[in-house]
Amino acid sequence: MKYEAVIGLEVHVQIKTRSKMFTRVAAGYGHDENTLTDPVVLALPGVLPVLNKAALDAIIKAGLMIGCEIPAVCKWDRKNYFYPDSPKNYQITQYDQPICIGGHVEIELPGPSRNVMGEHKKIPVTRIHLEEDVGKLNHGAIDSLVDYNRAGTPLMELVSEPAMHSADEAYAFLTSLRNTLVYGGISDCDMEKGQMRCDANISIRPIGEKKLGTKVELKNLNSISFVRDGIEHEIKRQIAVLESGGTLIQETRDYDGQTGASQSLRTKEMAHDYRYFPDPDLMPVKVDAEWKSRIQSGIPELPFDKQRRFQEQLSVPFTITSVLVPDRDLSAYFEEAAKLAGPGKAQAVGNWIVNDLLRELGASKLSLADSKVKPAHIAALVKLVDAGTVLTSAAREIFVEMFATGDQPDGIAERKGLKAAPTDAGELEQWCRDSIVANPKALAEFKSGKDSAINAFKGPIMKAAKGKANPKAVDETLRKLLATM
Ligand SMILES: Nc1ncnc2c1ncn2[C@@H]1O[C@H](COP(=O)(O)OP(=O)(O)OP(=O)(O)O)[C@@H](O)[C@H]1O
Ligand SMILES: [Mg+2]
Ligand SMILES: [Mg+2]
Repeated sequence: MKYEAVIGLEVHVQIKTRSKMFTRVAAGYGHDENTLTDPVVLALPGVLPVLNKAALDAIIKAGLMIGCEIPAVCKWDRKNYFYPDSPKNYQITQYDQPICIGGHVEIELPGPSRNVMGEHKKIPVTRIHLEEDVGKLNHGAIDSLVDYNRAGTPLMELVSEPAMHSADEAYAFLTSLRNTLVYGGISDCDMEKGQMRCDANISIRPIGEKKLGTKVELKNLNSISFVRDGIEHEIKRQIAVLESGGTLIQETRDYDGQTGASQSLRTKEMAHDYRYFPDPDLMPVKVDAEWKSRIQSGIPELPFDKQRRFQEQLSVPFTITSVLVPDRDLSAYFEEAAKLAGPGKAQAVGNWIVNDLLRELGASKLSLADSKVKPAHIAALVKLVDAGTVLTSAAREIFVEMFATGDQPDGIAERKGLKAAPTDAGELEQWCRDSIVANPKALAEFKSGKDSAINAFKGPIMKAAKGKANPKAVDETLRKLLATM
């Protein structure tokens, strides 16, 4: 039998705020254990939670970026469970009235090759709500120590519809969501630091079947690649169970990204009863039109919209946009350089950034902000090449020097003798004439309308000029002569 996989994701993302969700103590990563705590985080008797408005702003922003509806009122609930990572014995979350409903994440599937853009799809989102993160248990040989630094950090949970059908789609979903949230400044989404975490719900059903199959929830998928591997592994496991005549049970499984194996953590019968109820210490929150429009006005262009604009309006190919666009700062750098370079030069600018600038930054382990090469340098270099003042090969050398010194390209070209020699017009005309006469075939082709035949004359001219002739002057002189022949 042929099966179809059905996948829904639950994604937890830490919101980048200065303080925690319900108290003013700082939120942060990498501090000494239990230094980011206070009576509220530790749930000492008599404390009351106070909402962090910046966290609400961030979630509303995330929701508006992916087209969610923001209901007029959302409320807070207690999810009760007993575990040492939560000193209160409950987590404050949103149960039946979350802050965002609906929306979708646009995804891009892998193309037929790396140079070709793949299919785009919109994956529907069920909801986004806000809750507080829990502490962390550090397991030693004989005991476990608890660190409450993470406890109380604002955490968004985005739940997707069961609408993905392959591990690739889930991978694309997480990549796109991460790019979007980073663009919005909502989170850095660093999975290694636990800023983004994902549970994957997976079921299979015979192709054509409408009813959903029994779902298995995979936990502890701590990189986007592990999510993809884990889902692939789980789909195969489920098919094998059914093919061998077994039945699937609803359970939570733990996937080990290192070994590629999974094991059952708990089944449905053992599922927690969280006894949700409205938190009596927190009022529901009204989100009015003014609040929404204030957030709406600060929303950046989405990554895929930016990519389409670069491709369609600036004629920059996918191979370049796919490198630029995931990085908001790099995209802004590119746009500034393209603007300075003038119309029609965006592709050349993109090439310098994606090939030369990124190579030099990588080799020197510098960040874009540290680069001595600014957008104006790139634009100036593109103009020099375009005017024929320097040849492309010389421009590469200039770039490396520019990166090391931050000097302007024109000065470097001058200093290093890299400018195309100002050729004597009479001499150039003679070389052009010689080259045309030596290649009657190309001449005939050119005259019959094949414009590109002109290129056949250029090699010998450059050779005669020892590579230093101005390509623009060569082209112009050739055309002038050819017009008379
Ligand atoms: N049969 C199914 N096959 C695959 N995915 C499913 C199926 N049924 C539901 N899902 C997905 O499972 C997820 C359920 O997440 P949700 O947070 O609503 O509930 P939960 O996992 O029971 O709760 P908790 O937050 O406590 O883990 C959603 O992403 C949904 O799309
Ligand atoms: Mg959930
Ligand atoms: Mg779940």
